[in-house]
Amino acid sequence: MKASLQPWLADSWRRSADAGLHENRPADGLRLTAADLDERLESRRQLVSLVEQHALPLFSKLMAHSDSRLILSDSDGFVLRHWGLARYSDRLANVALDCGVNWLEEHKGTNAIGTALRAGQALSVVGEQHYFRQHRFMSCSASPIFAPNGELIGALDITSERLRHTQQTLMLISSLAQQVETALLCSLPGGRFRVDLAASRQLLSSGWQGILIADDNGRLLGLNPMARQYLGRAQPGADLAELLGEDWQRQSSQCPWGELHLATSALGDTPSKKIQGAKPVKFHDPKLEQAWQLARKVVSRQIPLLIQGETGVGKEHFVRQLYSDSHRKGPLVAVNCAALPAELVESELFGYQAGAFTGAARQGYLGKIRQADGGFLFLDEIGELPLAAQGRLLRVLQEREVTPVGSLQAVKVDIQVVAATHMDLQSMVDEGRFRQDLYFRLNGLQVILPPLRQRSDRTRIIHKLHRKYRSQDQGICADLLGWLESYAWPGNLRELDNLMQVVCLLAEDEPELQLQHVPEALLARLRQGRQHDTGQADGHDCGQADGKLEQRMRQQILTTLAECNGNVSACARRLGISRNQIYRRLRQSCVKS
Ligand SMILES: Nc1ncnc2c1ncn2[C@@H]1O[C@H](COP(=O)(O)OP(=O)(O)OP(=O)(O)O)[C@@H](O)[C@H]1O
Repeated sequence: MKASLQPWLADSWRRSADAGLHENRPADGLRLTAADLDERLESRRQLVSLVEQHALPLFSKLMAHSDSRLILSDSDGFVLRHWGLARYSDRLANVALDCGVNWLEEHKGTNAIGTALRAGQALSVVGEQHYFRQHRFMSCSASPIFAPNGELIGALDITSERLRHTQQTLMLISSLAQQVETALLCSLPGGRFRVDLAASRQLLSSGWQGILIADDNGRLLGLNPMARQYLGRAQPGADLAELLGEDWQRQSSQCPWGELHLATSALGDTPSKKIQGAKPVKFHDPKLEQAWQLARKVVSRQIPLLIQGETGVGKEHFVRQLYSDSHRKGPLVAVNCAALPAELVESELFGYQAGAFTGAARQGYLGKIRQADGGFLFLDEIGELPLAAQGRLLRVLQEREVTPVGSLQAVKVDIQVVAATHMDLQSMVDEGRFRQDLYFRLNGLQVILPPLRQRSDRTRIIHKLHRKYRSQDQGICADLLGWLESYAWPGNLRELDNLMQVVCLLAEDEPELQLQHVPEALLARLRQGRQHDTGQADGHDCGQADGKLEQRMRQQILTTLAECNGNVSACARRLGISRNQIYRRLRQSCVKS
């Protein structure tokens, strides 16, 4: 290694040499037995699960098609899990970047995981910067993860073979680790309230806001580093009324700290319900506003609601807004029917009695339906519910009572049922794949949420999501705005949300978002949209522009499919939509797949 190294890198190389390591002769590694690895995984289950929920989706969106893997280690440097395309794991396994292997500097020399754990900061170790010669084909960026009490609990890392890491990769891994830390904070035992605070209202949901968690009595349980910057002297145990003023639950901007803006919500093991002061919901697309008003009426009478719409149009978001708007006091319990293992569907939904089957928990399990008592039961991807469970769900909806697995005793429940799907349930009924009686029962009212390309308020949404992620007062240049407006968004709001998150991160200190801030892979997708742009689509010339966007989207699917050599799964992953959606689109355009 040559001179002019950053101090942390020079220190790390010195430590590696002092540990007696030689760059040409990797020492024997330290690897856990399968049983020891299982034990470590078990005790860090929450961390693994929060990484899967809060870091993996964005990683997958941005990097899963590359030769990169997302790697989680514990604070002792043992790799716990890694995610990414399986075909890239082989070469990394050859250099022991594998579950159970220890990557502390004393075993592996300078490397992103071990050095980030040692230095306590996010850093990239690229190619030649690795101490061992055999590691120099990799680019790695890692960030330490800290628990709410400041304890170091692990490191999150992105490792790539050919992709050379830049400042952008470093910012991405820092942001992913930060999201995991926020999720840990929100999971603090006894946490009842979450207070977001920032110097301006726009910053409140930017991802860079301060966050405080308090218990039932308004006592501070934990806070993130940004909140510590705002409220220097705040310590766990402090009274929120003293810190922020008596009005802290009312989302007041008046507090002893001057200009701080607050947003308070209730926490639970289920999604939170805003306490008060939520603004009335208003959609600026006429079709959507009509759907909203109808849905509100139906929900106030406890009639089941069925929501249809393409992937990512905001079905779940819509349901959460309905729930916040409703007077129901119980929790909102969301069930993703597609993610339930077939053999567990019944016990997950209906609960079970103690000792009902081998492997059942000793104290029994309430089940999602009874957890939702007094609130909302949101059955997402209802089209994926196995037929056997459909029959039992029908009985629950008819009788309004549940019989847990292994019990003969029915229990009354009071639930508002909302189901959602991107599938055509009527066709599934015709094909015998979905019970007609359940379809009728769920379908008290059906609302269809329009895809983003058909919404007349596209431009407004682009600005709204920009405000959500920008960290300062920042505009969008006309060129980029034009590209965003005329793209067909096959992945709908989810795709736009992901893109904004990344672009805002990369243009954090810039006065304006520009095309140069869009990573090349995303830009290529937008460019494809432009190439097929045959006219204006500004959201006002509805019918004609919508037709063109539809056409463009089909074209985009065909182009991506060709790039993926006809592999529908790869194409779906790249576009962030389901395989079924691709087949449906291709059928609609009369293309034989
Ligand atoms: N009205 C909205 N304003 C801002 N962001 C939104 C809105 N609706 C949805 N989103 C964002 O778009 C993304 C997708 O939303 P959501 O999960 O509700 O879609 P969905 O239709 O339920 O998707 P799927 O069919 O895949 O389950 C989320 O990141 C959500 O925050």
